[in-house]
Amino acid sequence: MADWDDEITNGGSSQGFSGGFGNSGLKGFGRGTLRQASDPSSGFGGGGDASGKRGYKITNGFSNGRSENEGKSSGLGGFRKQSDDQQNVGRGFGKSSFGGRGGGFGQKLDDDSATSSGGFEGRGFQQKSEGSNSESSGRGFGKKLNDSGVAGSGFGGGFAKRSEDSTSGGGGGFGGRFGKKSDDSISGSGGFGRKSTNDDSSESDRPPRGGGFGGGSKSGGSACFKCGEDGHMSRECPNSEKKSGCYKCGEDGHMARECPDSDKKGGGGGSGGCYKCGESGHFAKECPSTERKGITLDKGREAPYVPPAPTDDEEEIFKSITKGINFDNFDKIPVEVTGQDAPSRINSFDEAGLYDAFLKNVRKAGFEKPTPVQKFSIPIIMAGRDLMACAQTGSGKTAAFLLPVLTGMMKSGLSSSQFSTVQEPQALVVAPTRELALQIFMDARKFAHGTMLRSVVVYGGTSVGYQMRQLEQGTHILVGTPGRLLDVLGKQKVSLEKIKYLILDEADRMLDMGFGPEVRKIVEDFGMPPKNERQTLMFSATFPEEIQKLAAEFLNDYLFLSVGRTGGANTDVSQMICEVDRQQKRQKLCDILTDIGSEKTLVFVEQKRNADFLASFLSESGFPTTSIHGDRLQREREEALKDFKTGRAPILIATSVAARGLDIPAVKYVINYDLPQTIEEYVHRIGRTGRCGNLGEATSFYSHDTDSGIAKALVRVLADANQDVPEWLEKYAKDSVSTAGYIPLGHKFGGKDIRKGIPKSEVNAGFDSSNGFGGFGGGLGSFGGSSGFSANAGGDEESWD
Ligand SMILES: Nc1ncnc2c1ncn2[C@@H]1O[C@H](COP(=O)(O)OP(=O)(O)OP(=O)(O)O)[C@@H](O)[C@H]1O
Repeated sequence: MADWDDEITNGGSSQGFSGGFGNSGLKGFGRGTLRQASDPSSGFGGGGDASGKRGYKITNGFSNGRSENEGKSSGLGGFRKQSDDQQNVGRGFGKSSFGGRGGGFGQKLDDDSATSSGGFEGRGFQQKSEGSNSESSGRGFGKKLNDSGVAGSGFGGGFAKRSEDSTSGGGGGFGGRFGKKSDDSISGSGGFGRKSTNDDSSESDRPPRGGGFGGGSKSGGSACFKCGEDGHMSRECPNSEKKSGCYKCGEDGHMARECPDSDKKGGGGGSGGCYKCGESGHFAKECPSTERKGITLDKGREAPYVPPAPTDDEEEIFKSITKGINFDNFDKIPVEVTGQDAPSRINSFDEAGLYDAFLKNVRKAGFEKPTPVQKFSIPIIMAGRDLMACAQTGSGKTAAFLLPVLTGMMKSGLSSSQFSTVQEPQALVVAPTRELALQIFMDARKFAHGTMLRSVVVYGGTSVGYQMRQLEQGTHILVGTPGRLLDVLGKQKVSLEKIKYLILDEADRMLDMGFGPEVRKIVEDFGMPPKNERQTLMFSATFPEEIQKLAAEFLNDYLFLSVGRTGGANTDVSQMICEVDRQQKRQKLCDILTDIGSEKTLVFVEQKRNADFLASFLSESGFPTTSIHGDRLQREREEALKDFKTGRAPILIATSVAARGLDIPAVKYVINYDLPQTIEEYVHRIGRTGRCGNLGEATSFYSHDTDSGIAKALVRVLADANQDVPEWLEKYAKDSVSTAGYIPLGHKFGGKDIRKGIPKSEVNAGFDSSNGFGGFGGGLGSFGGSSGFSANAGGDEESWD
């Protein structure tokens, strides 16, 4: 079977050929069958006709047929289609060729060769190819023709292909605008991805291209664009109240003319742009960019992304956030360790017993003294104990597990695994998002700089081949996202049999319903030693009680470390909640951004499409903005993050993919344009600012109709972090039912380890209530109960890696 990505060429003119479900010219699903002209037949993918003959009937099956007539316009048979004796007939579920119009999903013909009218309103479920005398482009599932030979509307352009000649604009798209009509022959529609050309002599190695997943036309419309029904114009629409939002994407808050989705959903696909760089204005052969980039139209088939090689520049490697004015206040945060025989904390890196080279690298990174989570975790891990550690965002948890793990690996001796057929890493770090996995890998690389210890990262959205080659070059510590780790493990080039350290970063997220099954598979199905023969370490700023119960299954006689209140917000972030009507959010955001000026600001939204919408709206309004979410290509995600980090785009619109773990220097503000569904997510989001003793500000828009479920938990978090709690929010909280992770009053500080009767091994006496921690122990309750089982509900909500 031919590959879906292959270029399409039309068959010979003297032979009948047909589309099938897919294409013309060749065989296979997705292609038509080339048949002898005398072999009219049918079938799925089959079809054919009699060359040079008119007036015969084809009753094809699920396929195409073609009658040829004097070298021009012929039509196709189609899905139970009967052609008549005119030229220019023939429709198909599949395709047409030679200047005739495209097939249609049940198109009706008439006798006039120059005209046709819509049957089931349509032509070309897939494609139409063009001959020299053709006048229009590919059509779609529900396209209708009018009697002037131009294309009518379409539910979408053709499903599959884009045909091209000198003027035609290209294939259909799966989702062209309903009821829309193209008014000239050059307007293109989208295209699911293929392009057909009558000339196969050039660019035959092109990846699929064409319009977007949603085709559409420029203008016109045979049906009312408001309600989609025929028989009236939009201005007379009796159903106008049905749709208040954008008629292109259905979203509230903007008009169609401002719609950022218009390219995708409404039209103009097929203009294509250069397939190398994705920009319009030139063809690939003239492309000034030598680098071939991924094709965004079809994520399954973009050129595999090979991430840039990590820098070897020492200055770059050791660059990190400069500690802020509240760094020393970390020592005043109460710390508690529960569990049997906890080792004593360290007070300096010198007494930690770190491997020498790592100690030097710690200094190079500018770490003068350990943070509390480091003071306690390092000796616990060095003593070989399992650990569940909870400490506020931005307080140095990554180094808290990396430094002792790397030291343990060095001390027990590294085997040289370069070019071994099967790699046997000693440490495995699993993280929920690609960017976080990459960041942990960069940190491991930083601390191991100058040693033979090799870290490798694997994460989705990148070339598997590239990552396999990285693995082959030697892997002592493997960092990855669950999905890609499973892929790689499935290839049997990595064995987990030698794992000594299993680390789950953002462990509560790794064990919830979203990732739990995958993590369990990694731990249980690939030969990893059982929990009493490995060390298991879990870190997060939040640890809901339900998750602690699940986590216990993976842990062996573990210690529980809490720095500050489990699940509490970083007290270096000042939090403000504004009640904002949903319709006013955009204006409010603009006002805030105007006040902020050029400081780096991270704006969180709940939905991916809203991230794109806001990013383009803000960019057009003069705020340099980029976006990151799960529907962007990995290359785009990394570029967005880079642009944000460097300040090229000081505003980043993000979904939850950026909520956890990301350590971006100098983020001054976080704005929750939409509040999240769980309080844990809120705590992580606002923790992107105020890191490492720096101060930050978080503003959240609260709309009672959508956010009442988080009101109670929000009040608790604000109160615990000594923030002002607005009266209106308290009122709402009293009246609302919490769905966002809240346990009723009565849980005092120290009650966070869910195990009963476990000894308290150490309490940090340095706690000073004058420093903003006065809320602890005050009976405000704790956070832990949670709907943090936040397997995303689907739709446009973010689903992670
Ligand atoms: N001892 C230290 N001295 C100075 N800077 C440090 C120290 N430890 C960590 N940092 C810096 O603090 C920043 C935050 O660290 P890290 O990303 O590990 O926080 P985290 O607790 O894992 O946060 P999150 O909960 O958001 O994942 C990083 O830039 C890191 O380099």
